[in-house]
Amino acid sequence: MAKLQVAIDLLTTEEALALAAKVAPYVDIIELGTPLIKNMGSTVITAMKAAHPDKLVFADLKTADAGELEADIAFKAGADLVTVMGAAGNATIIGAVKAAKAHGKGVVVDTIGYPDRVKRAQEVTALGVEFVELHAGLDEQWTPGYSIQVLIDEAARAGVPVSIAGGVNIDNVAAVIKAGAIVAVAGAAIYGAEDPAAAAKALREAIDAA
Ligand SMILES: O=C(CO)[C@H](O)[C@H](O)COP(=O)(O)O
Repeated sequence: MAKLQVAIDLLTTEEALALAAKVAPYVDIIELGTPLIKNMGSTVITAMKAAHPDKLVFADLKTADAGELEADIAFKAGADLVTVMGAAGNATIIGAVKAAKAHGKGVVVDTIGYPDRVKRAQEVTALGVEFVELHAGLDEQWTPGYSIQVLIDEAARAGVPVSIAGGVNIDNVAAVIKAGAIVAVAGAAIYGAEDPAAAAKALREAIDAA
């Protein structure tokens, strides 16, 4: 069954915990966004895991160097999954995977900004990562002409475990899952909704029905 990941791109631990409490019944993975971790440090990871020990806590570190060291910090704080940039060298990804193995946790590679996301997804899967995030970041989403369809098409031909992030919402989540993504990542569609719990519930139901 495909998973739903809520991306919490809020700025304080208090706000993040409040949102997670509302949406937890409908999500499998709770992502702590990069700005949130930069603002609050690793304490937000510890607080989220303590509040939701039954969920996978995803620390969106977007590590670009010192993979083993940065991953180790997040795993020690309570993360289950951490991100490393696909644009980072293989040595950085291998280092993070080493830390993940030591903790019994996982690494996700974020392909944001990478020219050939599918090729990189295939390469890094061979390095032992959990799955690869086919991702159009917020700046790319705000570029005129952006469509999530490009990620959906990439997922369909990736041939390795992938998630999709970059504007997932109730209108496109079924296509995301039908393309083969094992995880649908939704940020603004949940935290920006008037009723985040209802938004997460609708996404959950659409994923289960896809
Ligand atoms: O990692 C991120 C930005 O770098 C976001 O969390 C990710 O893109 C999901 O958020 P949204 O659904 O709003 O695109």
